[in-house]
Amino acid sequence: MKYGIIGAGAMGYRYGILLQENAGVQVDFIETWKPNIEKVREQGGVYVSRDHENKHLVPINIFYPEEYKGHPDVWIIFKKQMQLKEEMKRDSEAGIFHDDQYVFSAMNGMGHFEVIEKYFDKDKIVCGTAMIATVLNGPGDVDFMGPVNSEVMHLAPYNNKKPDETVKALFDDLKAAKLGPVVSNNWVNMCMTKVVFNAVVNTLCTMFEVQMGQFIQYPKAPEMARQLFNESFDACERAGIYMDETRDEQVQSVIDTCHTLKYHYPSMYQDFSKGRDTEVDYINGYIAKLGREHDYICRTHEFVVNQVHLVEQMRQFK
Ligand SMILES: NC(=O)C1=CN([C@@H]2O[C@H](COP(=O)(O)OP(=O)(O)OC[C@H]3O[C@@H](n4cnc5c(N)ncnc54)[C@H](OP(=O)(O)O)[C@@H]3O)[C@@H](O)[C@H]2O)C=CC1
Ligand SMILES: CC(C)(CO)C(=O)C(=O)O
Repeated sequence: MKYGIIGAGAMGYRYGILLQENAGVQVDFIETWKPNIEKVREQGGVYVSRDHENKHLVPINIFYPEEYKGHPDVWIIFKKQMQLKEEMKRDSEAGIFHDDQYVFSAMNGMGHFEVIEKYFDKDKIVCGTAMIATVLNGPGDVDFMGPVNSEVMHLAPYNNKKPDETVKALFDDLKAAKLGPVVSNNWVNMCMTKVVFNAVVNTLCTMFEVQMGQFIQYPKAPEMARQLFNESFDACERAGIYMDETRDEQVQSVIDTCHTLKYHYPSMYQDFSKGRDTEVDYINGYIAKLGREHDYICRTHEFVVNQVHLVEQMRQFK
């Protein structure tokens, strides 16, 4: 199949480049961030490294939405939550979306599928999560963190039906790309399993400006994780959401993943350290809102959301 990547950032590059190199499929990138697109055109592609090594130039096709004339079978969307509405509006006005197209996204947080469903048939939306660490060093320069074949991701149709032929073909291409796809049967449970993980790792590493491997060296890190997971699970269970992992498995997943991806600064820190807003409202904030809607107060998540906004605001005094 042919793919169009919306958002040539860290994860957009990761998916697009692995699809074009390992699965041998055609990939076009749609980007609205001018310095990135101009840099790629000037240097003739994107510089790709893995764990800071083997930096090499990979030629890619990259377009502003308004100049794009292609017709991919599947769009893959990787924007930050707060950028998505504007991106979809601009892409739609540029006329790049077509009724026959499928769309996949493995963005962190919750809220993006409500935006995406305004532009695509609900039966053609595929939800995803990615336990894949990637850093955008700057325009046209991406670093794939973690060893080859360490990539793991999940996908589930938005209609929770069995995968149709296109979803199966997408799965095959993701597998050939070595992105480690696993099919789930309930998109909300799958997405929340990742949201509650990010609500621990992304948020705490960002507040303390540390890599995942540094965070997990603190002996009480698993205890802090458990406190946040307990609130997340209590809120989710009241909302009828049952995660794909137990509380114990989630704590273990934090320990294991922090060791595997020890040099990674989570994507939330990458925004924070560059002076941008973070996705905390779509992660811890989403869990806290879900709790309130079901008569349960996630006191720690609510506090943590305020802490992250506090550190965001305090950057002006540094
Ligand atoms: N990175 C990761 O390891 C993972 C990320 N995700 C999720 O995937 C989605 C996409 O994230 P990700 O690919 O990390 O984000 P991006 O790398 O795409 O960054 C998003 C945007 O931030 C701005 N930007 C990025 N780098 C710079 C820079 N050096 N200087 C100035 N501006 C910059 C640009 O927009 P602008 O100029 O408009 O600000 C860019 O389009 C998110 O939902 C994220 O949570 C999920 C799993 C792992
Ligand atoms: C790589 C991972 C899983 C780390 O929490 C992530 O989702 C991120 O960096 O945003």
